[in-house]
Amino acid sequence: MTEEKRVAVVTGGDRGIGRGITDQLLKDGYYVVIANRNEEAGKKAVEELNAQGYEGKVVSVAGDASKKESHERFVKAAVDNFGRLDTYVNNAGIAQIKLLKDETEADMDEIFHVNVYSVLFGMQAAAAQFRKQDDGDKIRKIINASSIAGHIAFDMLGAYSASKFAIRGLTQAAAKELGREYITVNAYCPGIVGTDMWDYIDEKMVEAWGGNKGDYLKKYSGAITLGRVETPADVANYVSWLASTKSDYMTGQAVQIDGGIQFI
Ligand SMILES: NC(=O)C1=CN([C@@H]2O[C@H](COP(=O)(O)OP(=O)(O)OC[C@H]3O[C@@H](n4cnc5c(N)ncnc54)[C@H](O)[C@@H]3O)[C@@H](O)[C@H]2O)C=CC1
Ligand SMILES: CC(=O)C(C)=O
Repeated sequence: MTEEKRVAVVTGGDRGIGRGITDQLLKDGYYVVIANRNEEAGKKAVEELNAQGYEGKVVSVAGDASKKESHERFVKAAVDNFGRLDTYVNNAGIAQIKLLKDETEADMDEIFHVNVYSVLFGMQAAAAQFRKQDDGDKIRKIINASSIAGHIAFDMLGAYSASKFAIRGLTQAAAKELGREYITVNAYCPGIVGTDMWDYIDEKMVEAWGGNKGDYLKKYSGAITLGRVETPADVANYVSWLASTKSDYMTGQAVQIDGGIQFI
């Protein structure tokens, strides 16, 4: 029996959680487009993956995910290289470490453009492609990055938390709008994941509150029931399920995959 070809776009798929998702989807048999604002990092990730035996199954495309036209190019890269699109992972995001009293209009514009508008534009571009494909009742998937901070806000991460609450709202509304078109929309909500993003958060918290490098990662990860910092692979294992047919009957959900930090 021939395996059906499945193609995914992963924004920010070159590093951190996105890279974990890229690696896992390739292992699952997906063809993957790494879509990222940093062209060199995208190319380097593809070279590494080619060396691991994935040549011809992974490409990169550069673009700023906060712009609508970038997502149209990300989708085009999937279709031009691999012929179709099955799964769109809106993973790219940034953090901002500031008290709300210090947030500027420019800060809010930046974080909402990168973390929220990007997800809306990604969903629009993916759904437009899904409509062009003759897929019958096959379920196509949109998967968005929220956070545990999208369920309960963190201080110093107020704007970031608001942006991740917004992802839950967009995910629910899109699930309702797209369900009858055989498109599911879900979100993943990681906890404290050891990536460049947490290095940045820790560094900025040290600047604001004092202490030494690593102190705040240690403090926040102290709340993890399973007793260790989350890895990109922990998140990717869940996204792998969301991207598989096993999750076909789930839509509109934003599940916390956090090692047991928040029990809501
Ligand atoms: N690290 C953590 O503890 C958690 C992370 N998350 C979310 O998971 C996602 C991935 O986070 P990490 O891997 O930790 O971050 P990271 O900083 O390691 O990687 C972020 C990726 O997004 C890309 N990116 C950022 N802005 C972009 C833009 N405008 N256009 C295109 N690409 C852009 C970066 O180049 C990079 O590839 C983010 O949405 C983040 O908010 C959620 C919960 C916890
Ligand atoms: C970065 C982030 O979402 C958390 C909760 O650490």
